[in-house]
Amino acid sequence: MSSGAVQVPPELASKVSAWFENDKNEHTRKEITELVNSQNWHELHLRLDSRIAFGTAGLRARMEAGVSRMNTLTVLQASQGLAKYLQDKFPTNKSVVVGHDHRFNSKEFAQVTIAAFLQLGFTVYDLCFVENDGTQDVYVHTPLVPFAIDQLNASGGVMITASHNPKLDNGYKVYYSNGCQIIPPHDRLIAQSIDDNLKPWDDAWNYDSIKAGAIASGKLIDAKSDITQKYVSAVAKRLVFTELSSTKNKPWFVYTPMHGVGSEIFERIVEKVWGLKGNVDYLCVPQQKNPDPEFPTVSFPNPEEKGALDLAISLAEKNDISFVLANDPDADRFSAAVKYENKWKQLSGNEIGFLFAQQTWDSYKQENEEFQRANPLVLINSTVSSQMIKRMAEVEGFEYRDTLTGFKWLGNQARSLEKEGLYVPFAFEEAIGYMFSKVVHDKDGISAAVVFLQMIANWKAKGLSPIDILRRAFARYGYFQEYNGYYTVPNPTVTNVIFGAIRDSYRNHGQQHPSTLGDEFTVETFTDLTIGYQSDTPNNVPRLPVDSSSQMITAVLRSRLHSDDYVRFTTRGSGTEPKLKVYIEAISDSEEKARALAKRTWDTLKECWFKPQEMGLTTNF
Ligand SMILES: O=P(O)(O)O[C@H]1O[C@H](CO)[C@@H](O)[C@H]1O
Ligand SMILES: [Mg+2]
Repeated sequence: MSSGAVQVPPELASKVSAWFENDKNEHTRKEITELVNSQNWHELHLRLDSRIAFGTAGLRARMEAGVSRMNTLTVLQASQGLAKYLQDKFPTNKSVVVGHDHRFNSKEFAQVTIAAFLQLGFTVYDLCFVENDGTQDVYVHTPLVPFAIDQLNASGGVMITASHNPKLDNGYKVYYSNGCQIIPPHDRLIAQSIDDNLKPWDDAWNYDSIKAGAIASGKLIDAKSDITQKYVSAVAKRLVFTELSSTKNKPWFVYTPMHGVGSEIFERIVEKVWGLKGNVDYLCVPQQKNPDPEFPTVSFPNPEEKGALDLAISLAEKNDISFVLANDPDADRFSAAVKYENKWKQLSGNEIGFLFAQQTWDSYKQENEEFQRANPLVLINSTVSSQMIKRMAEVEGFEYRDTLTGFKWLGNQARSLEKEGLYVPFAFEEAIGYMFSKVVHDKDGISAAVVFLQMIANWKAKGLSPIDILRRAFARYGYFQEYNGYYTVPNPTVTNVIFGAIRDSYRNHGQQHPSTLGDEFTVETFTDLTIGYQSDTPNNVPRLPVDSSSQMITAVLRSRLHSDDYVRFTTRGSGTEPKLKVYIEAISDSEEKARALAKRTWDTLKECWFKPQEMGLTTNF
């Protein structure tokens, strides 16, 4: 093909012309035109060779032109495929929920999504409906989508958000009729349906005219106010167990929504439930309070990143406050920092998860015997999260299960355990995600904040801090210490090369897995969920689902220095960012020893497996 005077290489030509045939967005058309004109074939290959795929949290990528990126065309195509799929699955209940956050293009992406569903005759519950586009901004926090699906008995839902990713990214989270994110085989089948529906339907780009008709026929429904009210009542009714008395003009915690959508719903809930008021009972970080897609005060809008809570902590410090609560920008995750013995400590996702688990167990114990018999307790977390709740379950006598990374797995696991008659009130993952299934079967940063505030109040009444609770738990369940970190990879191929080299290092010696690691460790168990091998199961069949398209190895190591000490670690390629993640948890008979052991494991893996310099990896850990 030729575009003006430029001759496009044959292997790219049909991809470029398909783009121009389908895309009607002038910005993204221009981007591809410019890449063609500047003969940037390398970039065009990156943009056009492979279609954006469902990862840990749905579709997520940088917003730019190309089938591998987030743009109006790929969102439209994903929506057409999804709409067809849901129509096939639920022919008599064609209804979906759509919401979006405050990121660049989120509203436009929601509009093409809605247009696709309306064209197939779906009823669309729009959580961000606006009367006159452009004059008003309406956003929702991510958990409102699964909540609305449950309330409305919808067949699915879409949330446009890239959560805590950099500002130029966006994403497309897909929920199924059970209010959980999609897992196999749905992701694969939806991907197939997308491929079968790439050509934009006739009215794909005509949102405004479709909208008018759909409002008139009752197919497009403004749902935010009704659903939000129900959400607030559900949280108040199902998750509130403690009175929080209003403090007399003395704020006692700081809250930040990290430039995202959290403050509107957070303020409303704490006011409705306890009468707490901003600037009176708590402070909200003023620079981060309003939704802002530029995320101006943080380099990464992720409460997990170092420094993300600095503004909140300094506000707390100035006002003699010792608790900071934070949501990520779409308010589905939750973080907390506490001042203890005059030092600020941000709790890790695992520590917060353990504290919630402890709270869950304490409340469960207060239920009568009849309730407990009818509702056997199970707590779940992702397999890369702390195993301390597994130990807790063994000691206290309840059930524990683990899943793969991400709430798509945790939510669905909870649903299926509930079907078996088990009681799964809480689940977590180390990436500061917490689910309270009485409200939604997905993580929810607002529910988490509501529960945590009550825990703080109860601890304070007893003169305790969360650190004291954790220390008591270590004494009872063992000293679990993590060293979680990641390497930034230049591109995902490098992750595959590294894992290939790791496998070669023992397979070339005829072993199915390594027997030692560095000088210190012997390998006790070894699981490779990419190739489907587990050393300690019948026929070496892994317990968790195998996925050959994502890299993941887990092992348990015993230290030769102290035979009671052991470490469990997982390393995997991220499904949302160009990262190779390493999750390490060491168990010893003191906090210090466990911490040191976890760090030695990081160093050993770095030297024996990851070789960052050789592989072009960078890390701040
Ligand atoms: O580790 P990746 O695949 O990037 O997924 C991350 O994204 C999810 C949070 O949005 C968490 O599950 C976290 O682990
Ligand atoms: Mg999020």
